[in-house]
Amino acid sequence: MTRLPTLEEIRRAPKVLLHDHLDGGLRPETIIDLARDCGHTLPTYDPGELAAWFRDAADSGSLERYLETFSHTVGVMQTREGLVRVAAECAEDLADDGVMYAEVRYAPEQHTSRGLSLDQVVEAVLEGFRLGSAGPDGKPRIRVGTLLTAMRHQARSMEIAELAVRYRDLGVVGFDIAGAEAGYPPTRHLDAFEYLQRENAHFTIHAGEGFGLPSIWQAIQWCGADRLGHGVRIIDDITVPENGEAKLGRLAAYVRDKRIPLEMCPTSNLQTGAAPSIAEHPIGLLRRLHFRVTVNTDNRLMSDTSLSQEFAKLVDAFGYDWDDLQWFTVNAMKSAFIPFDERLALINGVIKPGYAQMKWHA
Ligand SMILES: O=c1[nH]cnc2c1ncn2[C@H]1C[C@H](O)[C@@H](CO)O1
Ligand SMILES: [Zn+2]
Repeated sequence: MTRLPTLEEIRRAPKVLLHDHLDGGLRPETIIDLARDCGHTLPTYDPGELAAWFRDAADSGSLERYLETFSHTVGVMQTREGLVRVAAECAEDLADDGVMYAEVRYAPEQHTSRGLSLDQVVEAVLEGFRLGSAGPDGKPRIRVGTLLTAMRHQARSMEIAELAVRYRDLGVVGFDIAGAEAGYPPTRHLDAFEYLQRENAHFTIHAGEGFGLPSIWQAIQWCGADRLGHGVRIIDDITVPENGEAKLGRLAAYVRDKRIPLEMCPTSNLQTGAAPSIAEHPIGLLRRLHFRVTVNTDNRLMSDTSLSQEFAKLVDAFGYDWDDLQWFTVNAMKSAFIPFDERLALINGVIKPGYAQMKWHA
């Protein structure tokens, strides 16, 4: 039997990350530094204890309670210097984990409480990604695209959609909505999605995480989402008889037939109660049924994780080998919001040779 990939090996393999929140991935030391600078009060000022506090507080079984922890990260991301630093460290941390392409998202409207304009927020984050992506020789170690998120309980989605279009040639590659899902259907923001479609712009929608099929259906059939953030609850439209073939309802069949990418975030789903365990996570069935599944981190700080660790947990639970990990990675690259020729060049020039090397050494 061939040996399964180890965490160390997975770290060295080229990876693609489509769903990672900037305000969910800060280094604990940075939160403490920035909190001291701006007078924000934290639950503790010890980096180890703070890391544990985020993990435990986010481990609540409810999306709403999970989201409360962001007050401490968003709270210290209100100045240009703070945003540049957080974005630069994010790019460094992802590159250190072997991520070669990432789309990192955040909500600009949450970073204006100390007087920054939306444009200033976007420019600071772009500058941070530029600085953090460069290796010691000045050549980029990672490519980072930005997704601008609008908060679904607020009413600023049109403004944020316009901001995404304004910065589309400067590093912003798409748009998203996030926040509590129950009670805030994506159709609340239909005007923003219709505007983005008229502008030929890309967007993903958090759907099917804290709420079920109606949210996924609206995101795709009313709003025209290119991808689904999480989408785990699509499982509610699939029945698997004891000894028979899985049967897909019309929505699940549509998602699979149209190759709609699912941005799955296993550990985050355990924390918010969207899945009971990694072994029982719908990703196992969805991968078997050839949905376009991708693997993501969501919030590295709150979930105490990295993309390599998410892969390692899946290897452990489902016995995935290098072919499976390459399949997830190619799926993610195919689903990225950058131009087709650039995606293809990365698949053929980086991902396939990278995994061939990993398999050779296995
Ligand atoms: O998994 C999530 N579901 C819904 N909203 C989320 C999730 N993770 C983070 N967010 C929210 C909290 C952040 O402040 C916001 C922008 O990144 O997005
Ligand atoms: Zn998310």
